[in-house]
Amino acid sequence: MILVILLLLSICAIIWWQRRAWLLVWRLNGWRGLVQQPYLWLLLIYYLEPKKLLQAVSRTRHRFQRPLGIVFGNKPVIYVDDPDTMEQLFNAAECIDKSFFQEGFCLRRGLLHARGAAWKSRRRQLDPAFGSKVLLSFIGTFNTVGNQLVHKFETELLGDNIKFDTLDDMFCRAVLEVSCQTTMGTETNFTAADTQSIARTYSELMHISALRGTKPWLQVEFIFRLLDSKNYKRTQDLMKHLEDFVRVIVEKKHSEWKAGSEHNITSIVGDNLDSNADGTEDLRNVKNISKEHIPRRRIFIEQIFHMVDTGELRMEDVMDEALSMLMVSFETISTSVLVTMLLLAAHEDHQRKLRAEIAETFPQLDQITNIDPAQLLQMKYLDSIVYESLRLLTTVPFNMRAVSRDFYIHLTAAGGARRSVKIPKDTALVFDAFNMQRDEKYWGTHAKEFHPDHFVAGSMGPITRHPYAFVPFAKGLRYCIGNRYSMYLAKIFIVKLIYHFDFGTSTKLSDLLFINGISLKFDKSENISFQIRKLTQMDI
Ligand code: HEM
Repeated sequence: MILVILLLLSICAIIWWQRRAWLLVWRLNGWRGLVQQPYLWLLLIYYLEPKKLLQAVSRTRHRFQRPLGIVFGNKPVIYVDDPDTMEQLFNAAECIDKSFFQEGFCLRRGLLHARGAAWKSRRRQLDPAFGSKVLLSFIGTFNTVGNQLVHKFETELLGDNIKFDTLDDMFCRAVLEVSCQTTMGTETNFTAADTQSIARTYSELMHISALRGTKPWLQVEFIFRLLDSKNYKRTQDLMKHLEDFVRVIVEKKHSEWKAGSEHNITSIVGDNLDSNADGTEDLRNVKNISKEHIPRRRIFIEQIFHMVDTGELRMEDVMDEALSMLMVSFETISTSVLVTMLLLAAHEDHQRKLRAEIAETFPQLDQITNIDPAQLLQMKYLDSIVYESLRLLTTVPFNMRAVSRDFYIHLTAAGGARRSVKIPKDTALVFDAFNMQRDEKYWGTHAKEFHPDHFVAGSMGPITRHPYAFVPFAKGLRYCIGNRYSMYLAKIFIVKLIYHFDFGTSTKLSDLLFINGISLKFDKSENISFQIRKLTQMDI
C-alpha cells in the first residue's frame, strides 16, 4: 500500500514538474494530444537518431493533429509543419532565439547562436556584408573556382560509375575554397587536394553535431564527455585544428589591413536588403549597380575589421564569425548543388531543357567561363530547377527556435474557426520544412515529384501558394543571411557543369533514404552513382 501511495505521489510530482508542457498540449491538441503522449515518447525513444528520425517523422506525422505539442522532460515542444503557423512563429519577436536542441552544435558562438539583443546588434553589424555590391564583387571568385571544378571533372570525374560520395567530397571542397577566399581572402587549393584536412574536419564536426542534435542528453557537456568520450575528445581536437587554421589567417589579414589604405574605411558598402529569403533574386538591384560601382573584392573579415578598431567587436568575435561562416556555407551550398545534379541526372528531360536555356543565354564559351550575374538572374528555368530542388530535397530539413516570452498564436480549426493559444516562455519550436515542402496539401498532386513547374507562373497567372510553404532559408526575422550568396554560387556551379557535361544516374527519387544531418544526407549513398560524359559543341 505504501509503495502504491509513493508511486502515485511520484507521478503527481512529475506531472506537476511538467505542468506547463501538459497545459500547452491540452491547449493545442486537447484530450487526444494528452492521451497520445506515451505513444509519442515511445516513437522518440526508438527513432531518436539521425538515420531514423527524418524518415520516422515523415511516416508518422499524419497520425497527430498539428501543430503538435510534445511533453519533453519538463519542456514544452511544438512541432510545426504548416505554413500558417510558420509565418506567425518566424515573424514573432519572441521566437528568434535558438533552442536547447542546438546546444550540441560544435560552434556555439557568433551570429549563428547569438540570443536576444546580442543577436539583433550582431545581425545589424553583419547584414551589410551580404549586400548586392559585396556579392557582385565575389562573382569573379565564384567563376574561377567553378572553372577549376569543371577542370577537375574533365580530368578525373568522367565515366559510368562516379560515386555520389566522390562528388559530395568534390563539391564540399570547391565550396570551402570559395568560402575561404570570400571570408578570409585565402586561396587554399582545396579543389585540388584537402592537404590540411580542413574540409574533412568540418564534415566530421557537422556529423558529430547532428548526432548530438538528435540526442538531447548529449548536449549537456559533462554527459557528452561521460557517455561518448571518444566523440567528445574528437570534437575538442577538431575544433582546435580549425581555430588554429582560422586564427593564423585572421591575424595575418588584420596586420595587412592595418598597414594598408583600407584601414581608414569605417563603414561597409551595403544596400537595402529585404527579407528575400525564398531565394527570389533582386534583379533590379543588381542591374542598377553598374560594373564601375562594384568595389574590389571586399572579403568578409576585412569588412568587419574596422569594428575591432572602434571596440564594437573583439578579434575573438571576428574569428568566431569567420569560423561559423565557413562552417554553415560549405555543407549547405555543396548539398544544394549535389542534390540538384542528382535530380537533373535522374530527369534527363529537365536537364536538356536547362542546357537549352544556358546555350541561349550564353551563346559563347567565354560567357560560360565568365558568367555575368545580370544574365544569370534572368534565367527563369534555372530558377525553377534550383528552387524545386530546394523544395523537394531541402538542404536544412529541420530548424529550431526557443520562445523567450509568453505570447499567443492563432490557429484555424478544420471548420474555419479561429482560436488563440498561449505559448509559454522556454517552449522549443521544431520547424519541419522538409515535410511541409513535400506535402500535397500545399503543393498538389506532384508534391513528391521533381516538378520545376511548381515555380513557373502559368497562363492562369502568378503562383498562388502560401508564401511560407517554401522556406529553405527560413523566413521572417532570422532568415539565412547567406541566401543570396548561396544562390549565386550554386547557380554558377550548376550552369558550368550542365553546359560542359551530361549527367545520368540509375537512382530514382523513390530509392532515396533520407538522413537528418545538419544538412540533408542520404542513407546507403554508396549505392548512388552517376554516369558523367563530356559534351562536345555539337551536343550543345
Ligand atoms: C543553400 C545554402 C543554405 C541554406 C539552405 C541555408 C539555410 C539556412 C537556414 C534554414 C537558416 C535559419 C536557421 C534558423 O532559423 O535558426 C540559416 C541561417 C543562417 N545561415 Fe544559412 N543557409 C545556406 C547558406 C548559407 C551561407 C552561404 C552562409 C554564409 C556565408 C549562411 C549563413 C547563415 C547564418 C550566419 C545564419 C544565421 C542567421 C542568424 O541567426 O541571423 N548560410 N541558413
